Amino acid sequence: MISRTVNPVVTTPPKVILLDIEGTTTPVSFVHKVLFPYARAALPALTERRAADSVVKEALAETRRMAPGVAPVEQLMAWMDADAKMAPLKALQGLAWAEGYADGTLQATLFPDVPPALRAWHGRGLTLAVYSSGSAAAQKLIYGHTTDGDLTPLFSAFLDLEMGGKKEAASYRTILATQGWKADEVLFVSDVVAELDAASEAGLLTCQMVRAEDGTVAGTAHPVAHDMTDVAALFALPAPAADRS
Ligand SMILES: CSCCC(=O)C(=O)COP(=O)(O)O
Ligand SMILES: [Mg+2]
Repeated sequence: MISRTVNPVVTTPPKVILLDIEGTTTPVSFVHKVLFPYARAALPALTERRAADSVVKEALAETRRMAPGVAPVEQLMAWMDADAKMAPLKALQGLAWAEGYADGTLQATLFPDVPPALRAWHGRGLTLAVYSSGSAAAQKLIYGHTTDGDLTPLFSAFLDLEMGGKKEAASYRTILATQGWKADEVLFVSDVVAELDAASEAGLLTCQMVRAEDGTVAGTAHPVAHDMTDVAALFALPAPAADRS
């Protein structure tokens, strides 16, 4: 284990920890090498087999509206190639992953420091929430099927692109308004600087997660953490190890 000294940036801890998923709580490789290829392989057959499903119908209709004149499945594949965070794609990926988790093909890998931190912070009365481009349904699947068991009861909210894009300050204002949170009591943790810039513009506290495994490049505008123990030290939160039983 690497020993580091991390200097606090606040003395009053935030009341809400809002967490990105990819690159923050799960390795980028899990999303890009496991989840995305699974969805890519499953989507053509799934959209035919479940054509009467309301989520499929709505997602295909929205895809047609967004890309008129292109076959929807072709458009979905193009969005996947570009890693475009488009709501209809995210809804369909969520359906595909639900099948994979249900039959045991998929299990979610979190960074090992994440479950103890979530448990410690939840146990000390902090509000935990997710904000990811993945659909809320897909977020619940990830946290419901981790190698550490079902962690969904630790979270109060699963927020997705219905709040708006993660690089827009307005999305964070919408989150504050819908959840009834005060901006300066919320800490947003993400690996993507543009997301943190937007959250900071809306008044949230921010922390960049820089994971060595993901090759994340540290920016200069936000406090940097390498794991959840660093986040705890920076923001005066309970140390994960102290609450481990
Ligand atoms: C929640 S499911 C997998 C994540 C995903 O689909 C994605 O696009 C990653 O988005 P994030 O906002 O968590 O970086
Ligand atoms: Mg991320």
